[in-house]
Amino acid sequence: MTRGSAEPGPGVAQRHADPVAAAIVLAADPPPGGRPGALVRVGGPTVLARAISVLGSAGVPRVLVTGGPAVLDAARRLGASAYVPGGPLPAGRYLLVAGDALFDAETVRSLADHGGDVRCTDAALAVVDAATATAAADAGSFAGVPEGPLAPAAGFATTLAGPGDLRRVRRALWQRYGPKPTDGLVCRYLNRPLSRPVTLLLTRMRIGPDALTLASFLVAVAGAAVVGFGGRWWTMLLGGVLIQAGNALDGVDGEVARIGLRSSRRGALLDTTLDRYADLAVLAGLALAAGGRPADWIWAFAAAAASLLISYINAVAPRAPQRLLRRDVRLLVCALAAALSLPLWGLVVVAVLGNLDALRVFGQVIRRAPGPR
Ligand SMILES: Nc1ccn([C@@H]2O[C@H](COP(=O)(O)OP(=O)(O)O[C@@H]3[C@@H](O)[C@H](O)[C@@H](O)[C@H](O)[C@@H]3O)[C@@H](O)[C@H]2O)c(=O)n1
Ligand SMILES: O=P([O-])([O-])O[C@@H]1[C@@H](O)[C@H](O)[C@@H](O)[C@H](O)[C@@H]1O
Repeated sequence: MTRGSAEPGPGVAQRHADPVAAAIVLAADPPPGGRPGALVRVGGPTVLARAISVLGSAGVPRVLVTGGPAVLDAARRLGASAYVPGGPLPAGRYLLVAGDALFDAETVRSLADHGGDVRCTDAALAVVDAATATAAADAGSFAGVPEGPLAPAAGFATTLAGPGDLRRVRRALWQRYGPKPTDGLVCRYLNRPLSRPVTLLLTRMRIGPDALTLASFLVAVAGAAVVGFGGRWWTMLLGGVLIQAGNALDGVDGEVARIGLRSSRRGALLDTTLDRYADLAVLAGLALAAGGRPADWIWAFAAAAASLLISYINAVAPRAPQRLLRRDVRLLVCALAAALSLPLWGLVVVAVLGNLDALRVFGQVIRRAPGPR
């Protein structure tokens, strides 16, 4: 069973408890001729790499791994340590992790915060005492771990049930890491459904998120050029389709980055910077398609000001009130205006509604900002 949400789920009651001393990943030896579940790649990293990365981000101080030579070699390369059989482990609480379990930090923290022993109902994860942990680590198996008390995963947790289960797990990972809680309506109900199949395909390849950021930028700019220089009704339609494709594809880089645990500050900066240039290119394309007269460029300038200011608000006041003309909406408006051969209307809508929206939000942000003492 899989549970997963971008927000903490019902989870176990958060109680103050002694932190876990370490996590022990019980990575079974591979089946004959097979590969241990821990070394199967899902969405980029191996299951073991995911576990070690998530455990670290959840604040688990140390990760021990049991398993065959290949697993232990991989674990050492990932910064974990091989469990030395024979114990006993020092007194304390330990998080046991099955080698084929996938989970998020929310689930780890929730289990660790649960007072006493607890076992997750959605994947083989359990917080146990030192004696139980020693026995399980020596056996390299979850078999002897008590069945209860039980608690659902507070966030995301599932188990990879063999190579045939990869498709389901990839989809579960997209569900957990693809959409962002801050997604706007167009993004959530139009763009994410469009980017999902592309992301699910790309996570099976070794394409980095930065390359995908550049690709979505180029698609949007290509759409702007076709709109601006095409001059025919069908080039306007094609350009509009490319602009919306670039809009939707702009979510693929982030989805691939989050699913592959490859999000980076550099990528975020590249993404937001190229978005600004793509936005300006699209507006320039519409101005050219409208005739390139002074009035067209004035509308384009006003639309560009709104576009940049709305994004700027997100940068300087991320907790500002919800902005209506966010990029997903603006690019959809531009795409529709191009496809319908109404380029000037696209500029007017973005300029008028965008500047009103920017002034509305800026007004609220400034009113809430502390003044001089
Ligand atoms: N090379 C990269 C690229 C991105 N990241 C990380 O991902 C986020 C960006 O997340 P995402 O790509 O999911 O969404 P984004 O903020 O780009 O918003 C787009 C809108 O621009 C677009 O209009 C809309 O249609 C689309 O659906 C999205 O909402 C980035 O901040 C990084 O944390 C990375 O690490 N490396
Ligand atoms: O929706 P919006 O705020 O105008 O523009 C957004 C930026 O604020 C954000 O930094 C970036 O990651 C998004 O891709 C999008 O470009």
